[in-house]
Amino acid sequence: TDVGPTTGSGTGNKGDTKTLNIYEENGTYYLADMTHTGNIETYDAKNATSNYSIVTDSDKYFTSPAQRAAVDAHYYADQVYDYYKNVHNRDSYDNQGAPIYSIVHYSTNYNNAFWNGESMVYGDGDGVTFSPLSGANDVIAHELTHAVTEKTAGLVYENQPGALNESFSDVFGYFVDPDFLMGEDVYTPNKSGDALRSMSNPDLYGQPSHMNNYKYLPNTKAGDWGGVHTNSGIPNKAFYNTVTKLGKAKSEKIYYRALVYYLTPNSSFADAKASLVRAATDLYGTTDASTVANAWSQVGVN
Ligand SMILES: O=C(O)[C@H](CCc1ccccc1)CC1(C(=O)N[C@@H](Cc2c[nH]c3ccccc23)C(=O)O)CCCC1
Ligand SMILES: [Zn+2]
Repeated sequence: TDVGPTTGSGTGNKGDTKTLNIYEENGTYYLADMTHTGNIETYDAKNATSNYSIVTDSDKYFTSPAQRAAVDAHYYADQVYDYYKNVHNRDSYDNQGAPIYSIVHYSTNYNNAFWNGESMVYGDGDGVTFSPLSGANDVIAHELTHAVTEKTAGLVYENQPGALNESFSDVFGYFVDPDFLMGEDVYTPNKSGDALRSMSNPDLYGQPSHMNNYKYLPNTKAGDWGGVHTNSGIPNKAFYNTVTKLGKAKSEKIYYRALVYYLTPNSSFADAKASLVRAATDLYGTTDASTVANAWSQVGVN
C-alpha cells in the first residue's frame, strides 16, 4: 500500500454517490484532500461539542450511514474551494492556502451550522426543521464566505454591517448554488418547496425587502445582533435586482471586488451601495454601475 492522495467515493446525505479527493496511508483512508493548497479535512464530533477526530475508513468507500454528513461536507468544501480559486483566483479563504476544516455531527439534533473562526461546523438537524446541514452546498458556501469576509472587509457582525456580512454569505451561496433560495436542500426535509430564506422574495420568510421595513432589534444575542439574519433581506433583494439585470458572471466579479477592496468593518447599506457602484464602474463602466445604483434605490437605500 502506498501513501498519498487518491480518489475514493462516498454516500451523501441523500443516498447519492459522490467522488471524493481522499488520502491513504498504510491501509487507512482519510477524508483529507491534500491535492492542492487549502487542504480540505473533514472531522466528526460524534454528537459531542469538542474533541473531533478526522473521518477514516479501512477502504476508499465512505458508505456507512454515519459517514453521510461527512461525505457531503467534504465534497462541498472542495466545490466551494474550487469556486473561489477558479472564478476569483483566491487560494482558500485567506488567499494564502489556509486549510479548510469541517466538523459534522456537532451536538445532538442541532438545527444550525456555523463558522467558528477556523472550521465550518454542522449540526445533524432534528429531522423536522433541518436534515444534516452539510447536505446543502449553499450552506457550505455561506459559511466559508464568512471566513472570506473576516479576512477581507471584516464586516462587524452587528446591525447594518452584520446584515451585509450575512447578505454577502447568501450572495456567494447563490454563486455556488444559483437559485434564489437559501438552505432549501436541508430545510424541513418533510416539506418541499420551502427554504430558510428567499433572495427574490425575502418577505416570504419574514425578512424585510425595503428600508421602510428595516427591523430595529437589540444588538444582543437574543436580538440576533440587531437582526443580522432579518435585515439581510434588504441587501439580498438589492442583489436579486442586480443579478437579474447584469447576470451572474458580471455580478460575481462586482461583489467580490467590493468585498475585497472597498467594504470596511463598519460599512452601512449606503456604503455597500457605493462600494458596489464603484466596483461596477471599475469593471464594466457607468451603465452597469447605474444598474447597481438603481437596484439599491429600489430597496430604499439612496
Ligand atoms: O452562518 C450563519 O449565519 C448561521 C450561524 C448561526 C450561529 C451563529 C453562532 C453560533 C451558532 C450558530 C447559520 C445559518 C443561518 O442562517 N442561521 C440562521 C437561521 C437559523 C438556522 N437554524 C435556526 C434555528 C433557530 C433559529 C434560527 C435558525 C440563524 O442562526 O438565525 C447560515 C446558513 C444556514 C444556517
Ligand atoms: Zn451567516
